[in-house]
Amino acid sequence: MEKRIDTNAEAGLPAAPAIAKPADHPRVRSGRIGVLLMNLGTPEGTSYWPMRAYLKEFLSDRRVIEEPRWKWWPVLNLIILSTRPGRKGKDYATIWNKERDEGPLKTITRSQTAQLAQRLNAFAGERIVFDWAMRYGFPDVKSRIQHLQNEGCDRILFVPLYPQYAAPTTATACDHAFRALMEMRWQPAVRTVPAYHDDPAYIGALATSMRASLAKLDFEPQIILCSFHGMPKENLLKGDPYYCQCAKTWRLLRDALGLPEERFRMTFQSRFGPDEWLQPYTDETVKALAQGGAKSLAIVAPGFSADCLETLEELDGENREIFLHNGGEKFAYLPCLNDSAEGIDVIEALVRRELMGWV
Ligand SMILES: C=CC1=C(C)c2cc3[nH]c(cc4nc(cc5[nH]c(cc1n2)c(C)c5CCC(=O)O)C(CCC(=O)O)=C4C)c(C)c3C=C
Ligand SMILES: [Fe+2]
Ligand SMILES: [Fe+2]
Repeated sequence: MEKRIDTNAEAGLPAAPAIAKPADHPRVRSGRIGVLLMNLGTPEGTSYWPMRAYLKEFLSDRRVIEEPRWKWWPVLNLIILSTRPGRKGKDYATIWNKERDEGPLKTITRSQTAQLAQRLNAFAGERIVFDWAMRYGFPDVKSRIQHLQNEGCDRILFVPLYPQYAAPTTATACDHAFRALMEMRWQPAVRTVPAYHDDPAYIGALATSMRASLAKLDFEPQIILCSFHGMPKENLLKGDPYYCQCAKTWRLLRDALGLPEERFRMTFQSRFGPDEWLQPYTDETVKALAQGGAKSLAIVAPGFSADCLETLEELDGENREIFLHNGGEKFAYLPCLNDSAEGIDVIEALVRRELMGWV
């Protein structure tokens, strides 16, 4: 057998100089995994300036508004940002969590994170660090990624809480996280959780939650609308899979609940601007149903992982009023999965699956 040479001396080479770490070398922690839940974001307050800052950041995002800058800049800065902050601030005030002085999206995302951490602590203990961030506003993605790295996370799982993929939501959340990584000397390894629009855990949780909400009503709705946040039709034509994923969620949920198409209908809400958005529109459908003689209606919004302005104010507020003012008699809004046990079951299933190989 050949003799192994282990040292420079044995090889007849001069000793290598000792490499000393400088005394001020930053302390580096590693070996942990970060799980970062991400949602859209919400203003810091309901008055003009915080509303304006939030809307400006949101509506300046090229993933949200794809118009060329030279065309969009004057519309946004001279028209939209002079009137919308005041109007939308009043809407936010109707759903504001006054105890914590924040929008419900923040309260719910914080609670989802805490409950997820509690469930998974037994599985991975101190090894996983859980945190949450918002794409627009605070807590911002960059500072939470930095926090996770300071905590010793050299791997991070990004969890955009959008069941259906859309460039204006999922992609911009990931873009933003990647932009933060671009500035880091020592980047963590990263993974992103894919859309879960047809995940059996998600469909099952929605069906269970809807059955429980319906059982609490003192009436059986003639029709249930399955309302998703809208998007310009142009985005669909350019290849965004959002519409098709919404339609699949709707079909799977309809099958899980055993409802016929006439009783469980898909619609799209929150139209913005003059262009055509995905149809049929929720508000027009609600009005037509009431005027056509429907007396009872329920609305559910499976595309939102947490209740927010678009569900609490727009669906439960505006659309309730539209229905009741046009001849409808009974209206119910069925809540999102939020931080319910079923809601956390979904997030836990996604996170456990996507952490495979890391834990
Ligand atoms: C103007 C273009 C917009 C697109 C495209 C869009 C897509 C989109 N949005 C969500 C989820 C949410 N949107 C929310 C609020 C909201 N959305 C837009 C505009 C677009 N959204 C605006 C301007 C606002 C702010 C309120 C307003 O001024 O109308 C929210 C609620 C946030 C909260 O604080 O409660 C959510 C959630 C999805 C899923 C989506 C998909 C295509
Ligand atoms: Fe939106
Ligand atoms: Fe809206």
